[in-house]
This record gives sequence, structure tokens and C-alpha cells, in this order.
Amino acid sequence: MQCITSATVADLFDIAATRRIEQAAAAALPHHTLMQRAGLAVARLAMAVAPHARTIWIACGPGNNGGDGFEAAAQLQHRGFLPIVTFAGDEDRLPPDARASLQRARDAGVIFAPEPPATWDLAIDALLGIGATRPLANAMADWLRQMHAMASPVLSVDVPSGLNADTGASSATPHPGALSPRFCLTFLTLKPGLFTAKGRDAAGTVWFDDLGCSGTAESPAARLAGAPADAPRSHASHKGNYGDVAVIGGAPGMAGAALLAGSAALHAGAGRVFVGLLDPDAAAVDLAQPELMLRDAKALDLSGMTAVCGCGGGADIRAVLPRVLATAAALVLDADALNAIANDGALQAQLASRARRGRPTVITPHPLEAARLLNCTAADVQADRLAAARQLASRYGVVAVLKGSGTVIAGDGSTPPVLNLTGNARLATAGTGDVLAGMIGAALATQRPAFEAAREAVWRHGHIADTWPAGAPPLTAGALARQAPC
Ligand SMILES: NC(=O)C1=CN([C@@H]2O[C@H](COP(=O)(O)OP(=O)(O)OC[C@H]3O[C@@H](n4cnc5c(N)ncnc54)[C@H](OP(=O)(O)O)[C@@H]3O)[C@@H](O)[C@H]2O)[C@@H](O)CC1
Ligand SMILES: Nc1ncnc2c1ncn2[C@@H]1O[C@H](COP(=O)(O)OP(=O)(O)O)[C@@H](O)[C@H]1O
Ligand SMILES: [K+]
Repeated sequence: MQCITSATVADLFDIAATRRIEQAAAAALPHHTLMQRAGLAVARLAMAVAPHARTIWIACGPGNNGGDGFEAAAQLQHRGFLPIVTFAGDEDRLPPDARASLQRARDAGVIFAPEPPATWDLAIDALLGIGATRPLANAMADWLRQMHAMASPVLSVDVPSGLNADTGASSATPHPGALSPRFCLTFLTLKPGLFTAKGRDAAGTVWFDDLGCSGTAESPAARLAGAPADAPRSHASHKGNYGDVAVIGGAPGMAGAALLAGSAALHAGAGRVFVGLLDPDAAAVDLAQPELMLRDAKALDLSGMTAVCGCGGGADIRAVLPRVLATAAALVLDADALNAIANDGALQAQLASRARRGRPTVITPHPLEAARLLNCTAADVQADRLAAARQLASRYGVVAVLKGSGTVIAGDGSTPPVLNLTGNARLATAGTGDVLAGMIGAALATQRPAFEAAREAVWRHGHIADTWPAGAPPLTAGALARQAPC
């Protein structure tokens, strides 16, 4: 059993591949072995997360996910705990493995009750797993609500019930004020939906057990990014080795966004950072950051530079985009640059032509910006973030960084998209996206492949938020930029 952290590198498999892996594993093992292993693993994790628990409420559903719950109940009963099972299903329609486990729970003396106990020390959600086909209703929906409303921990079996294991979309996410600490023990494969969209909130800390069935020829749907390796600087290196970044943005009233991106690029280790402000009345120097070289955006020669374009760009960014798209050696497109491109077929064609000219481009949309680029709604994007990132990457010939909880990074399709596990809601404050754009710019400026540059910068950006001390002042975008590690 393995606890998944932001440093974990692992393949993620969709439901279809998981089903094939499960079938192959089941065929190679004696009848009922997988469910017995799954139930035992649930019982072990339950004892680890709630060692002093007495009453353990196990809510079991109508399929094999419920079977895992019956099996866990039997194991916990044998170990002296008090599991109480509520079953929302029809015994006559249980799949054979689940029926066998139901019998084992009865034989062990487990209590079956029509309603949840009055209180519990741990709740185990074994209602639905990868077989969920529609939103939860009736008793199952009610039980899930009750679990999440209590302060006792919730352990989800395989997948939090109601969560789409492929996409992270959910009809049953705990409401924001939900109290319970959450854990999820997933079997055979790690599933992408646990790590993006609603998945992070629903699953909590994810644990993985391969049930003794490692190794598969199935293609992963995505990967967990893992932590980037440290890249020590050679002693004899000089600023030319770390590249020039030119931030272009900062229309009247929005200079701060461009300066934040510049600060992030600087602290992330770029050799030189220029900031081309679109505001004609902008100051000639930022006295708080004198290292930044402030220029007129139109005067910058981008042919040897990594441009970071769009932060605080407003409508004025449209006028400079044709030249930026044509001349920047490498490019990060953010915010208003993406909005301008979404509305302009000529700019879209120009963007797509960069890949053909071997000029790397990274785009960093949040879900609404992604929706504009894909001509759909933000809800459509959130309904399948992996698919949306893949579409952005292939339609525009770019590395697409789809931001938000479980940021997705998709490239040219030669490798699966990556899901990043660092970051938290401390980043939900204005300007943190500008900082990310600057950090990616600095990574790109060192000539690293665009996919790797984006992956590393996204990980580091989120890691700053994850390691921000609990008692420290709130994380602002300016502080985030100053923490940007090389
Ligand atoms: N077999 C094995 O060896 C192993 C299996 N494993 C475990 O099995 C799980 C997959 O099991 P599964 O395929 O039975 O799917 P599961 O998630 O239990 O649900 C299917 C049932 O729910 C029903 N249903 C669906 N949605 C519903 C809704 N909203 N409201 C009400 N009902 C709904 C659906 O009915 P139907 O849609 O047909 O009406 C069907 O009856 C997997 O996640 C893992 O935990 C592990 O132990 C490893 C070994
Ligand atoms: N809950 C969260 N979990 C992880 N990352 C988050 C979360 N909320 C925000 N972020 C990150 O913060 C950044 C916000 O970017 P963006 O929405 O463009 O903000 P802004 O335009 O204000 O700079 C993105 O990198 C996003 O992934
Ligand atoms: K479940």
C-alpha cells in the first residue's frame, strides 16, 4: 500500500483500462481473491487512520464496491472493532464476489442495520466505485451527505462514490463546509479523476494498493508529474546561460500583472528579465525591483528571447500579438493574450504555425480562458479537463497548461498528459497565474523542452503554496514570486 504525494511519479489509467486489468488479474487468481485482498486492505487502512475507532459505519452499495465494504466489515469484526453495515442494494442482484463477501460478513457476526448508527468514529464509503453510471439518489445520496457532515474521517473505497474516475467530475462532492477528513484507498490502478476537478476534494489523501497485480501493457491515460530534479548551476556559468525573458503586458491600470510575471521570472533564475509595458505612461524603473529592465513593448527584439505575453495586457495586447507570435524564440501566452487569440482566426493560424517553425509555445489558460479557446463553456472544460488540455495542445500545436485544482499539462501527444499534485487554494488569489507564467518563462529560457519546462514550473509554483508556513501571513502573488525557486 502506497500513500500518493505530490512527489509520486505514477501512471494513471482510465476505467476501461482498469476493467481490462481487473479481468486479467481475476482470471489469473483463484475465485474471490481480489475482493478478499481489497477488503483486507480497506480494513488495514481503516485501522491506520482511526486506530482508536470503535464504531465503524460501512455504507455498502449494490455492486462490487459494496462487496469490498462487506469484506472489510468481516475483517474489522475479526479484529475486535464494531463495524455496522448499511446496505443500499438488492441481495438477489449482487454480483457473485460481492455476494460471497456479504456471506462472510454475516458469518463473522457483523451487524447489519437499516439506518446509519447515531455516531461513528470512522465511516467507510463502499457505495459506488468505477461502476457508477448516474448521480446518487435516495438512501445512497443521503448516507454520503451524512458521512461528510460529521467530523469523523471518511475512507472511500476505490473511488469516492459519485466521482467519475476518468474525469474527476462529480454529482456528489462534499459541500465546501463539509467537516470530515477524507482518505481514499484505490485498487489495481490510480485513476485520473482522483486528482483533478472535484477529485482532490472528494478523495482527500489517496492511497494505492495494486492487490498484488503489478505490471500492465495498458497505455496510461495520464501521469502524475512528480517532483523535478534539482538542476545545480555549473560554477563557470554566466547570465547568458539562463536566457532572456521579456514580459509583455501591463496595459494602463494593469502594470502590476506584468511586473509580477517579471519578478517571478527573475526569482526563478532567468539571466535577464525585460518588461515591455503597454502603458505609455508607465514608470521607467520599478524601484522595488530595479533588476527588471522596463522597456516600451514595441521596442523589444524578441528573436533571441522567451516572451511571456498577456499578463495584464487588456485589449491592447491584440496589437502586439502578431509581432510576438512571429518573432519570439520561445513563448508563454497567458490571460488577455489567450482571450485575444480566442477571438481572432488570424492569430490562431499564426499561433499554430509556430510549431511548424519549431518555435516552442506554452499556453496557460484557466478553465474560462480554455473554454474561449475551445469554443465551449467552462463547465464543459471542467467536465473533462484531460480531454480539454489535449484538445488545446493539438489544436494550437502548443504545450497546454490547464490551471486549477489538479493542473493538467498536455503536449504533442507523444507522451500522455501530466497531472500536477502540488498547489492548494492558497493560490486562489489574484496574480498567482501571472507568477506561474513568469516561472514557466524562466524555465523555457534555459532551452529546456517546453513540456518539461512547464511541468517543472507548475510543480514548483504549487510547492511554494504547499510549504507556506501555517502561521505566516497570507500568500500573496508578490510573495509567491519572490519565493520562486531556480
Ligand atoms: N470484481 C473484482 O474482482 C474487483 C472489484 N473491485 C471493486 O469493484 C468495483 C467495481 O464494481 P462494479 O463494477 O460492480 O461497480 P460498482 O461501482 O460497485 O457499482 C455498480 C453497481 O451500482 C449500480 N449503480 C451505478 N450507479 C448507480 C447510482 N447512481 N445509483 C444506484 N445504483 C447505481 C449499478 O447498477 P446499474 O447501473 O446496473 O443499475 C451496479 O449494480 C470497484 O470500484 C472496486 O471497488 C475491487 O474489489 C477489485 C476486485
Ligand atoms: N485550489 C487550487 N489548487 C491548486 N492550484 C490552484 C488552486 N487555485 C488556484 N490555483 C492556481 O493558481 C493560479 C491562478 O491562476 P489564474 O486563475 O490565472 O489567476 P490570476 O489571473 O489572478 O493570476 C493557477 O496556477 C492555478 O492552478
Ligand atoms: K466508493
